[in-house]
Amino acid sequence: MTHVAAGAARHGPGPLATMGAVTDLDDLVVRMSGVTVRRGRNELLADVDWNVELDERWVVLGPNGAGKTTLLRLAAAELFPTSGTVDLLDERLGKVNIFELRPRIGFSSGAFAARVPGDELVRDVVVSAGYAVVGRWREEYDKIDIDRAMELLGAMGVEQLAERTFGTLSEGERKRVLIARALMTDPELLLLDEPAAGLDLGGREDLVARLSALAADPDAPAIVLVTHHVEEIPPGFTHALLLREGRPVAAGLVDDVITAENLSKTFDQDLLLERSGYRFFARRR
Ligand SMILES: Nc1ncnc2c1ncn2[C@@H]1O[C@H](COP(=O)(O)OP(=O)(O)OP(=O)(O)O)[C@@H](O)[C@H]1O
Repeated sequence: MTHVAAGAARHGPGPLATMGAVTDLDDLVVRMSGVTVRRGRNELLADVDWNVELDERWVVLGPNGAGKTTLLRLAAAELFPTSGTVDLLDERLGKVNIFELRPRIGFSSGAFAARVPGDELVRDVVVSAGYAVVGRWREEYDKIDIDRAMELLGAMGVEQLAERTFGTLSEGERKRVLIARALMTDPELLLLDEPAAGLDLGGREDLVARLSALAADPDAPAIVLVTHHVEEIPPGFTHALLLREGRPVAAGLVDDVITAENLSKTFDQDLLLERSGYRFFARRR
């Protein structure tokens, strides 16, 4: 195992855990080797090698169309690579029953949010993850599951919304409810696709703080967070992968990877990077 201290100390220098450095194969939650995803003549991902260990919290950054969602959908067992291999939780994609694998992975995405019926009770949106469904199919859930759903809604600061319908929530409230749902099955891997998209400044800051607290929890699963913005990197996230046109620009510890030079390459802009405490801010030079 790569030993990285919990919480804010995760940003400090530590052993490299990916891309050619020391890894303990037993602790690998995601292992991608030579992964290419092709659609027609388009290479959505090209020859990607990427490992995630169980105590790591990754942020994946890149411009629109860089392949971030494609990468996350592979990690969620929603897509298969055109070539290369993807191992998730010790199972090889293509050789495992994905319906057994998926409950072990929590995935929150805008695409999923769009599928939740607007008249579904918030509590049911969360609790139904344990039954791998969405849409009210079962009026009676077990008390232990409802208690857990309420606890997770509480951890995301939205327990007071439990009896509201999903369709009446604001964007920020929906995002938090869907993160609670993604955690409902006690997953070994948590995938968050742009959880701060569409949030106002207060909503974003609140979410960043909650994700930072989750990152510091030693019982939390491995986390992969996709974002466009360095401002949204929660303190405590340990690793970063920068993607551009389907290819990694850099991957490794946050402090090594989040640099003005790497970001300028990734976003094809001359960028200035500032740091305040454990937060990052970027703008054009
Ligand atoms: N089925 C498809 N056929 C052809 N091209 C596709 C297909 N699906 C996705 N693409 C293209 O693949 C590229 C990568 O898409 P992806 O959604 O992974 O990018 P992204 O980094 O998540 O982008 P964004 O930040 O805009 O959400 C995009 O250029 C997209 O248009």
